[in-house]
Order: sequence, then C-alpha cells, then structure tokens
Amino acid sequence: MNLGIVGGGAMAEALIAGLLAGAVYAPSEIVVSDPTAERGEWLHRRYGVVAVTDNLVPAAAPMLLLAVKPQVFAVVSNQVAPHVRSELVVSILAGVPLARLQAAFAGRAVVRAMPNTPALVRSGITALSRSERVTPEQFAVVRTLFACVGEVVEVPESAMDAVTGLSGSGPGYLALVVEALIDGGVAAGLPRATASQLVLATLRGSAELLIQEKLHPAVLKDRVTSPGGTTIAGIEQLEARSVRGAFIAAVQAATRRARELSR
Ligand SMILES: NC(=O)C1=CN([C@@H]2O[C@H](COP(=O)(O)OP(=O)(O)OC[C@H]3O[C@@H](n4cnc5c(N)ncnc54)[C@H](O)[C@@H]3O)[C@@H](O)[C@H]2O)C=CC1
Ligand SMILES: O=C(O)[C@@H]1CCC=N1
Repeated sequence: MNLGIVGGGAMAEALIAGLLAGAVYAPSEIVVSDPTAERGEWLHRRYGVVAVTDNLVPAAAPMLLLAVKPQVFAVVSNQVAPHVRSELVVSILAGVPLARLQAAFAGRAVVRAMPNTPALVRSGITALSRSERVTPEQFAVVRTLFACVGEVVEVPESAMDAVTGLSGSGPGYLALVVEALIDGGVAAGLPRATASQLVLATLRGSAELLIQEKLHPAVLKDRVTSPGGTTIAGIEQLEARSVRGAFIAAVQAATRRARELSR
C-alpha cells in the first residue's frame, strides 16, 4: 500500500484512473476510503484498488492524499491527523489554505494541489503550492505523481483560488459550451450524434492548433472569420449576449466561492 486516499469521489476516481493508466502504482498499492460502502465496492470492481470505509487505513499509508469535500475537512482532519504515518500530506480540497492544512497536520509537510477531471484520461493540469517544510525530494515526488496525469505548474498559494475557479472548474464550463454547441447543431437540423462528433473534433482541433502553433486566440478567430461570412454572423450573436463577460464573471465567481470555502 503506497498511496492512501481519503474520499473516493469524482476527483479521486479521476486520479486513480490516470495513475493506474500511467502504471505509477499497481491497483493493490492504492487504498481509498469512503463512508459509502457501495462507492468503495464500485471503485474496487472498476479499478482493483483496495477500498475501505475506515479513513484510518489510508491514513497509515506512506503517502496521504485528501480528496473529501472542503465542508468535511475539519471533521476528517481531526479524525485522521493523530494516525497519519506519512511525512507528507497532499490536499486537493478547493479553498483549504496551506496554513489550515499545516495547523491540522502539525509536523508534516503539506502540499495544496488543484488538479482537474481530465486527469482521468491523463490530460489534466494540476497547480501545486507547498509549505515551507516540504523538502525538494518530497516536492519532486508530488510533482511526479501529478505529472503522470497531465501537466503540472507550481504557483504561489495566493493564486490557488483563481486556479480553482479557472482550471479546476474549467472542464465544467467547457462541457456546458460543448452541450450548447451540440444543441445549436441540432437546432440547425443536424442529427445529435453528428453534431456531437463535429463539436468534439472542433474543440480538440482548436485546442491543438492553439497549443502546437502557439497561436494567440484572437489570431485563430480572425483566421476563421471571412469578411461578410458565416463566422462573423455567429460571433455577432455571441457578443450581443455578452458571452465573454459571462465567462469572465464565471471565473471570478468561482474564485470568490473558493475563497468562501476556506472560511
Ligand atoms: N470534481 C472536480 O473537478 C475537482 C474537485 N476537487 C476537490 O476534490 C474534492 C472532492 O471533490 P469531488 O471528488 O468532486 O467530490 P465528490 O462528492 O464526488 O467526492 C467526495 C467523496 O468524499 C466522500 N466522503 C464524504 N464524507 C467523508 C468522510 N468523512 N471521509 C471520507 N470520505 C468522505 C463522499 O462519500 C464522496 O464519495 C473537493 O475538495 C474538491 O474541491 C479538486 C479539483 C477538481
Ligand atoms: O466545484 C468544486 O467545488 C470543485 C473544485 C474545482 C472543481 N470542482
């Protein structure tokens, strides 16, 4: 048992799937606890990991990852802290600051991480902030762990709530955009399956273009937009409905919410 995870929800599952796909751990080396026995049984059946309902089991692992909701952090940390064997505790909880982690796990090195759900297919991005106690070797271990499920960036802790509102929540915003575009295709007369295939390939292709060519998004937009053509007719509608403003407001609201969760 090398990695203990407390909380076996959506994000824990994404990390488990990505880590197993990357062969970082064998299934038997990961133990995950969740009070819902059915959830643990499902994770065990699907991924072969060890699943328990007792949080003290993962607490005894050489490396501990906290993946519960921020709202239960106080209860869970009080419960497991006296039993933690790991020198290093990693938290993926939105809004829970390093100072609070450090106070809860006195004497341990703590890392605050903000991954996102594409970790499941090893295409995530994780931001990391570390406490002063974290040694370079410990930090390298955490980096390697998250690098297996996607990109890793280190950010000052002051940036963590904004990261949460942007890349942590971002897959949700993009899923909403995808769904809306598919509905647009259906409204324009396409079968839903065709519309879905077109939107997903367009999303992936546009992302690859922006990344591989290091294109500024405005340049890509200008390249698509023929004078008097179709794209500008569509963009006019998006601008009339303040879509840019809505996304900016969404990231700011999510950032504020992350800050609230820390109180
Ligand atoms: N879902 C996402 O995209 C991301 C989530 N996060 C963070 O990951 C954490 C988990 O989020 P999700 O997986 O989305 O939530 P979730 O609700 O899917 O999972 C939480 C799990 O914790 C379990 N749980 C409840 N009380 C518990 C206890 N006392 N001890 C152990 N387990 C307990 C629940 O049964 C549930 O399975 C949150 O702190 C969230 O901020 C971070 C990055 C992205
Ligand atoms: O919605 C949430 O609170 C979590 C944190 C980032 C993504 N999901």
